[in-house]
Amino acid sequence: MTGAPKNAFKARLLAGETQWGLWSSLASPVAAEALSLTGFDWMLFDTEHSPVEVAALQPILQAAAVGTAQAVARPAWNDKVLIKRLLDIGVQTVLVPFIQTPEEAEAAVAATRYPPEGIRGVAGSTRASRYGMAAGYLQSANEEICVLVQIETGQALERLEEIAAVKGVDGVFIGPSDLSASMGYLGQPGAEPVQDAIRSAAGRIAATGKASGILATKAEDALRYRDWGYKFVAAGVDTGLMMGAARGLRSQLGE
Ligand SMILES: O=C(O)C(=O)C[C@H](O)[C@@H](O)CO
Repeated sequence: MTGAPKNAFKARLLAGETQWGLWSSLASPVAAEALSLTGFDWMLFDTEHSPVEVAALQPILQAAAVGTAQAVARPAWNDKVLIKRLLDIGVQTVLVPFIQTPEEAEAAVAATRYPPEGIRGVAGSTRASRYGMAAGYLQSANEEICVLVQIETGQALERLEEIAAVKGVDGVFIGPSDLSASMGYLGQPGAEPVQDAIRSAAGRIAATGKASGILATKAEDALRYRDWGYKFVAAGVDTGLMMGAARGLRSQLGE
């Protein structure tokens, strides 16, 4: 085994392919394993708004490795320690929340790179290096890392081009829930001004040469975002899918 594992999500992103994703908040190895088999290109494992810490994420990643979906993980914050710990358990693609400035994007990238490109701490035997079995991992790790930065406020949108231009940023992801809250439409990501901003962001991100991503909660929204140019679209959230199915079943049963 030589070098860092190839990051298929990053390769497809750089090739300009559209990739369908699934957002996972269930924090469960069983759910991760099962959902990874359903044909999605990527799955986002959330540690910002899910009750899961790094130790519990590793078995989730191991379970998800059986399927087609490439793992993406969101640290709870743009924090170099949290990012380092995700990378050590084998995450190669990070979605970093709440990036407001190019400087914050630079810090996120630096946290993912070994020196001299960045400040990632070096560990000998981790899941990332196949427990030391991947010869040359340290030398090749940086190039297989994919950094997605999340823009989720009006303030960040104003600086979108500067943030996207940061070296090492591979994709820019719009967070519709927080963006709508920041624009004065809390709980209304479908509000017209929010949708207008989301639509124009797709074109602005494309013009920078970086890939754009977004989260939808139903197929209709996911397809519209794809048509607007978004390249990595999470089409739903596992908790929402489960609750929707359970509530639908219960309502069919009547009183
Ligand atoms: O702003 C957003 O949208 C997000 O960041 C996603 C949210 O955290 C949430 O909807 C995930 O379940």
